[in-house]
Amino acid sequence: MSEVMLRLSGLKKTYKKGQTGEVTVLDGADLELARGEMVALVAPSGAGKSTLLHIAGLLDTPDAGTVEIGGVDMTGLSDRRRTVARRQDVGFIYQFHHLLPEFTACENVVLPQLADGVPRGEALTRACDLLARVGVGERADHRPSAMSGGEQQRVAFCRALANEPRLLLADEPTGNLDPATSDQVFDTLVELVRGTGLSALIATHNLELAARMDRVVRLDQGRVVPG
Ligand SMILES: Nc1ncnc2c1ncn2[C@@H]1O[C@H](COP(=O)(O)OP(=O)(O)OP(=O)(O)O)[C@@H](O)[C@H]1O
Repeated sequence: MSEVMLRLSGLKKTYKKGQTGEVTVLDGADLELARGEMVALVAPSGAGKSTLLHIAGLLDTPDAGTVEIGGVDMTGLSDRRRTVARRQDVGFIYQFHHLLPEFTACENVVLPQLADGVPRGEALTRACDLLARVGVGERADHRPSAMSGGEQQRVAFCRALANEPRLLLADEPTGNLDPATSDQVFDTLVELVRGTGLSALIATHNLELAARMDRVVRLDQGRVVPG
């Protein structure tokens, strides 16, 4: 049997709405991702994709249920250990790049590695290699504001992969780009993930892009169901 890289079991999450109301977004959500598997998460706006990704990426905690990454239950970890696990095991990509504006593309990819204790020379080599792989090697010394939206997002992919995570989570990773650029940048993401053997869960509204994944799942009334 293939190794399970991410296992979400019985996740529940309810938010308060206003003074008295509440909205249940996840209601017993289960999902398993095998090593190297790429899965698309498709659901209408407001169905809870971001909530599921944030919980899987240890950015938020569920009201009930567990998150296992690489066979380790992350649910009961202290804040400090969760932060370390998040930095080492999970790469997260948002719809908007969220690069640090005052740093160059290269520095944006180097910084998370330094935070993880990687020596500067090694971090630089890895950053250059990643940037070249996604086709922005020539732009390494530019700040994000001097790059196109597609280039910025490619740099964000490199930053997410900088610490060699085991799991990649992406929330509408090309949702901010025009359709032609979105296609190209999505191709780059797929190549990058396939080349590293990562497991990836990618939320997208785009059914054509979703069809390129190994599997599609949907969120339906707080549960994960086949797409
Ligand atoms: N911190 C919060 N407090 C209260 N309600 C929240 C909070 N975060 C999300 N919600 C609500 O939970 C529901 C699911 O939100 P979520 O962002 O997970 O959906 P989504 O599927 O990612 O939507 P989109 O595609 O528009 O980003 C929405 O109704 C949202 O208003």
